[in-house]
Amino acid sequence: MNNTNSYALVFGVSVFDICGFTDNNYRCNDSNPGQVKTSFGGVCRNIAECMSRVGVNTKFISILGDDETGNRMIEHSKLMNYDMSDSLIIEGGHTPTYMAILNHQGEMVSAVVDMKIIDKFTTEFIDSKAETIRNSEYMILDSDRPDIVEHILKNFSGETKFILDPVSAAKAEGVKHLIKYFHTIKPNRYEAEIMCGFKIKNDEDVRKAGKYFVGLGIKNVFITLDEDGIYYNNGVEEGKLKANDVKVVNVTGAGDSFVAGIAHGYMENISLIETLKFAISMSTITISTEETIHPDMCYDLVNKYVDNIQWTHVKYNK
Ligand SMILES: Nc1ncnc2c1ncn2[C@@H]1O[C@H](COP(=O)(O)OP(=O)(O)OP(=O)(O)O)[C@@H](O)[C@H]1O
Ligand SMILES: O=c1[nH]cc([C@@H]2O[C@H](CO)[C@@H](O)[C@H]2O)c(=O)[nH]1
Repeated sequence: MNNTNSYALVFGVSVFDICGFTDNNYRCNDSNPGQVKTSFGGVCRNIAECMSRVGVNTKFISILGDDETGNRMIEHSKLMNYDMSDSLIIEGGHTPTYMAILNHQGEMVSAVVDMKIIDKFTTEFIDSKAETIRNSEYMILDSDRPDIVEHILKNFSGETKFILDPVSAAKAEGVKHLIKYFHTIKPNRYEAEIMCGFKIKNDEDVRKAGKYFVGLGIKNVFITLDEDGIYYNNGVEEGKLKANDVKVVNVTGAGDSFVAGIAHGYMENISLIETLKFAISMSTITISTEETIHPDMCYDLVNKYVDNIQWTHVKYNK
């Protein structure tokens, strides 16, 4: 890192993922032959682990039960070198679980998430972490607890730069009135629709959404577009960038690793396009494996992908 003391902070949930991969054509209302894999997940935990794996000095404030899964996650964070020491451990609490079914193309067909424990986050807890928040270069948030997000944004505005991963369209609804406080947002197409209030069906719509978000004062807008890559707009540079010939095994975690790549680019002060190539490469690596995070994810592997990928870049500005 440029400055070994500077860090990026992630705040949000840690989840135990159970992913079922169907062998062949998925049939609903039936038991599908396939494989079941477990891994540590959670949008924010995934972001924190991926950031640390590519060398970002990372702190992660999360919430866990004092159950076996929670303890294993804390131990794992030490191995992966991100700092969870500010996290809230709930006595008798149940660490969140996510159960997803993926079709033979690696696309999620349905999922259930059990994360009742997040009700235990309080504004008092947040205030007790004020120094950690104030001293961060960036703070990455999801939208699981809109009331807590609002408290953080309004009380620490101007003291760090906020990055939003909305997690899902349903959850994006709860934070859409707050997006002007963010330095960066990373919605997918459906989350962006909720936050801008109109349908995004084509490139013209995505550009209209980008313009709308930039008009609110958001510095960097990144809209993820699945196999079409990413739309970006920072008010000066605008375009679409995508990786070609991507192998898809499991899309779980694609957006999370993208955010980690963005945080890496920001912390290293690299250009917007280099940052995006790094971030998309991280997504490309993520979706090439069954696990939520590729077991070999690291800085050198990402750079190999950056160099070897065939990129398609459409620039809208001159
Ligand atoms: N089917 C795919 N083919 C090629 N690249 C993909 C595919 N799915 C995702 N990606 C890559 O991963 C990035 C993020 O994926 P996606 O658009 O699914 O984000 P997301 O919906 O925010 O992710 P998540 O489901 O993890 O929240 C995309 O911008 C793209 O670069
Ligand atoms: O509501 C949620 N659903 C799913 C997840 C997590 O998303 C990850 C993939 O992006 C996956 O690891 C799951 O735990 C979450 O954190 N919150």
